[in-house]
Amino acid sequence: MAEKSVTSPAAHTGSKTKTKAKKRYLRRKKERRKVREKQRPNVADASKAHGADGSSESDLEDDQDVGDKDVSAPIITQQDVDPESRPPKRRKTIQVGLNVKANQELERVDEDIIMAEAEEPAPSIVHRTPTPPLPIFPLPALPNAPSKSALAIQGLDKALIDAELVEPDNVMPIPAEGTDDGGSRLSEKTRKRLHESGITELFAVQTSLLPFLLPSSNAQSQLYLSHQLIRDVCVSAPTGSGKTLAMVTQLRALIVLPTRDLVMQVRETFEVLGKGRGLKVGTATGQHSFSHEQAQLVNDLSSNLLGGSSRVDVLICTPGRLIDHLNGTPNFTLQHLRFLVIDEADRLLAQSFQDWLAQVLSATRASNTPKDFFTSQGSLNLRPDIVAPNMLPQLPYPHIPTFLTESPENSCQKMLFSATLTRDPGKIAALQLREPKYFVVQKSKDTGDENRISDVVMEKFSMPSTLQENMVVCESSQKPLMFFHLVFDQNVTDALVFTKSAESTARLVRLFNLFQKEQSHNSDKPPLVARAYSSDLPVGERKSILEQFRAQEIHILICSDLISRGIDISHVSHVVSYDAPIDMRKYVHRVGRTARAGRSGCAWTLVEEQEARYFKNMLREADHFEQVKRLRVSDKDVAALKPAYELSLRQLKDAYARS
Ligand SMILES: Nc1ncnc2c1ncn2[C@@H]1O[C@H](COP(=O)(O)OP(=O)(O)OP(=O)(O)O)[C@@H](O)[C@H]1O
Repeated sequence: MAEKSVTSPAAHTGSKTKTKAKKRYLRRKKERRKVREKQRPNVADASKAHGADGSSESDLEDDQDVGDKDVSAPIITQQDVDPESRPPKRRKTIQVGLNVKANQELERVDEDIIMAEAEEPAPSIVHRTPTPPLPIFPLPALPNAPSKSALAIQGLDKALIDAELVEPDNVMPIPAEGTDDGGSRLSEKTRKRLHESGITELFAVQTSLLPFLLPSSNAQSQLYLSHQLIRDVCVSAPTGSGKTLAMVTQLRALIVLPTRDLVMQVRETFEVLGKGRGLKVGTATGQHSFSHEQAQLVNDLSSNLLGGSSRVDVLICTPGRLIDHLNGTPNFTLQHLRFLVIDEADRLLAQSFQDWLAQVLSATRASNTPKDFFTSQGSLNLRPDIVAPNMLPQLPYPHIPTFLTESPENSCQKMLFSATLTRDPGKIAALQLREPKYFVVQKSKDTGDENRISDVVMEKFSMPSTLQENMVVCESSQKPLMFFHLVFDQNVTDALVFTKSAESTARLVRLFNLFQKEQSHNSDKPPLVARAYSSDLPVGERKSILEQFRAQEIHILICSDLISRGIDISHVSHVVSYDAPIDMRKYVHRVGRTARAGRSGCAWTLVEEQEARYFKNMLREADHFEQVKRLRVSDKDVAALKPAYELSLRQLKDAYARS
């Protein structure tokens, strides 16, 4: 049997069949061992020969053939300490299943190993360093996605991240005249005027902004702050929070607003507060003829004066008309501008109007065209005393002996206001703001400041706390009926009702009047007055309608989005979005026409069934879904109004068919 012919090399080496060469070899080996033993001084020396830790490559080989080691020296190996770490013995592994021939081969290999070992000095103490465990790397895994708010502030303008966050209830009493200004920096005259108008405390936006804008000493109230950096200002505060009063102007101011109605409203505020201060306030909206406005704005239309010749200290205007005057009115100049105020800034910056902003900014800077300094006849064309200091270095007088020649800075301070201030970096960059300081009036949540800023950036707008919001989802054919239900069953009057266009405004007013006539048979209440207000009406008529509404002679003003921004009518107790707004900004401005200056107010949005998903998503994205109450109006609720409604609908159809 093959197994019988297999013998272990150990047995083989001890058998009588040893070859002569082998015997010779073993004899020599014995002799060498004896010589070595004599030479080996002691164990410690041997240890030294193998380094401090006692390990060497030969150690490993020794381990593999312990049986051949000199037993006279004490041998301590790592395996002795930890037998489990001992590598398998090569010899045993090789033995298994080998035939004789293989054995002979193996024997030769063995002998080679033994001879090699014989030449190596045998270590007596072996310290084996355990192989350090391989480092364990974590399994690959997707990193946690950054939060929405963390993403929102990525790459944001540092000025916005550093915004001053103002609590909406941070109010401050306005001290009466004759006392200290209480830190408000308001003059005695202004405090008196404010008290006379019933304003006895400053709202949050005013409490923060006024001390920032108003000089603390007379030294700072000079017209041109040549060497002092003026920081621009961006204000984001809810609707009706008093941003207009925070726009205190001194010296020369230009206030740009998106509509004529807002221009008129701001003018009224200036007239009330500026009374007795000698400030001349002008407006330019296109409401009057161009030549009429020119005569109001400048003293001299015939000559061309580099310093300009203004008749007003403050100009309140729409951007289109402003550009008309910049291009077409001689001596109309913005070089002396100290304040540039852009109200409803997000809307104005979104409109190009002949690139109005670039033209306005360039008009506040020095001209680079020296030819402007000369008349067409070649004579010098300026009165240097009235040229703005920042324009002086451009003059062909290199040696004007004045400190103003020390490269004065442009002293125009820009101020942006809106309840929905733009976060579009491209638009902000176009304004070339100088170290802008942001003020953000927003209710704090428990989540910390970073989240408040990201809320602003993510257009999660802050609403007046006194506003109650509702939505009614209905079929589109039932929408007028739902509106009548609000007015006649829920007493929604003193209301602004927003539709999507001038045309639907006119149509709804007609239907309302027809319905009310039919309904009056069933009611003894005095009729409500409803009127339409849209860009379809002439300016004069619009003005008169707004006055009647302010005087509460009109109870329901059905309007387009023309007056969805900025208009301040204190008694508006309801806002109805008859057509749902298409974006959150529009929603914020519409509902903000009520619940102003701390008063309570109610907003209603009628949402057609097919729009409901979009509208709800819009609210959800702005984190505002929970604040809007969903109301159900059943057939039973409107049953009493239905006959009059159906009749008035038929009448309207006939009326349109006839016209
Ligand atoms: N400190 C105050 N105390 C009492 N009423 C104030 C105060 N400041 C402003 N108001 C009144 O609050 C109302 C709203 O102010 P304002 O029109 O300035 O709001 P706004 O922030 O500009 O709103 P919007 O974003 O809608 O234009 C105005 O009628 C104004 O007279």
